[in-house]
Amino acid sequence: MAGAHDGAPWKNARRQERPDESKVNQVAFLAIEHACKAFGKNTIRAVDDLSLSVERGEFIVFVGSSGCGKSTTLRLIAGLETPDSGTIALEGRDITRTPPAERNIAMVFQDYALYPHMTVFDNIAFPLTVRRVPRAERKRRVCAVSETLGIADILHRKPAKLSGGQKQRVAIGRALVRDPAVFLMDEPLSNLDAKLRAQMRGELARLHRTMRATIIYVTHDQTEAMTLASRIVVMDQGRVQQIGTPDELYLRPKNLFVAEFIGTPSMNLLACEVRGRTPYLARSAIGGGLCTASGRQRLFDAARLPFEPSNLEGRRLIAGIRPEHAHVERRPSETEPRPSRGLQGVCVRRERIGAEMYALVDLGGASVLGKESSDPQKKPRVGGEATISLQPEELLLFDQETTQALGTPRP
Ligand SMILES: Nc1ncnc2c1ncn2[C@@H]1O[C@H](COP(=O)(O)OP(=O)(O)OP(=O)(O)O)[C@@H](O)[C@H]1O
Repeated sequence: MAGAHDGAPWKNARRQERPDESKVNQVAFLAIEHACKAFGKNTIRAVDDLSLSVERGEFIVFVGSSGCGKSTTLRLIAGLETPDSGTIALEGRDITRTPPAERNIAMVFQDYALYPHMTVFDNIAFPLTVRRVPRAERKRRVCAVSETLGIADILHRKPAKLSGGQKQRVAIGRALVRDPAVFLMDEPLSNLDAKLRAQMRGELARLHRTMRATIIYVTHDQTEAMTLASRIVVMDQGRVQQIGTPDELYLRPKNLFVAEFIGTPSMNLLACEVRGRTPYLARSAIGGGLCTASGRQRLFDAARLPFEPSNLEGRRLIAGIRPEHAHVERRPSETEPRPSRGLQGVCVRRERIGAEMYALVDLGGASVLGKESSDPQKKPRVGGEATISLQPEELLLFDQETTQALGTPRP
């Protein structure tokens, strides 16, 4: 069964316009302005006009599909790559062309990059050794960092004798010991198993809180992004799609890419068309409403839409519905007439996601994943008819052509 957004026509829709992050704060702690980077003769930019202001103590998380430019952005900040155009400033100082060693920025890599022939102590102390920090001071700082990270008892070991989680802590310790202005972390937890990952996630959150560190972090893991970030940057094809708090991205995605990318399970997306005799979907619109692609079912009366009336007549839209906002019940009796409210379909699958049961309902041409009723009498049956009820204020609308979110939800 195809999902609501499988093979969706809007996938090929015109790329969204550039989000307005161009007005970056000149006095921001870290300010990236209009950074562009292409590799070799490639005309497609790995990073395309990226602007971002980071305040001291923020935890910024970059997410986006593979190859969208997350690591390149981190490498530009670290100085491992130089932008083709644009600038990077740290604490008001232009560092666009400053060598990495002179930036006061530490990077933690996915593969830890530990020196195998050195002990844990020497690995952590390495940045101090190359800076010729006196021996006693080195020892003091390595001991303090290893206490914080809970690895004080393994300082004599070599990396080959460490678990994945321990190696990760050593890599973080090596970054911490420098006391840098900014920490860059490129998927630092991706080589750990699920349990250790959750534990290290908690530790990173604690470190960030206690040290008030400024962290810029890349991950594929939504839970990491949603739980750690003060703000998330969503990228696609080198371009920033939206920058916002986890709540802002979840509740008010600016475009279809963000709507689909953020949230697990992902948002249901249904193609709609506006029908009505008047050009405005207002309270007085007769027969106005949003219809699913099959054209048979009405999502809402125009009057119940959570948006200010706008000129929607004839526009092709996408309705976005979070699975937890679609409430699925079995039809009480298949001999009774169908209820007039809600979407009608056939339950094709049931699945447990965490503590809740969800049902996939086929609407004929599209399908919606929704949360099952908690009433055992109302649980849908696979193969049986089901009703999906929605609250209009939880509906998001997007223009199918531009992929941009529509309207401003009413307060
Ligand atoms: N040194 C390089 N030479 C040539 N192309 C590169 C180089 N580094 C990155 N690229 C290309 O730039 C684009 C962005 O790569 P980048 O590693 O920044 O993406 P990413 O979002 O971090 O991906 P992933 O999530 O898979 O790590 C990709 O198309 C990649 O192939």
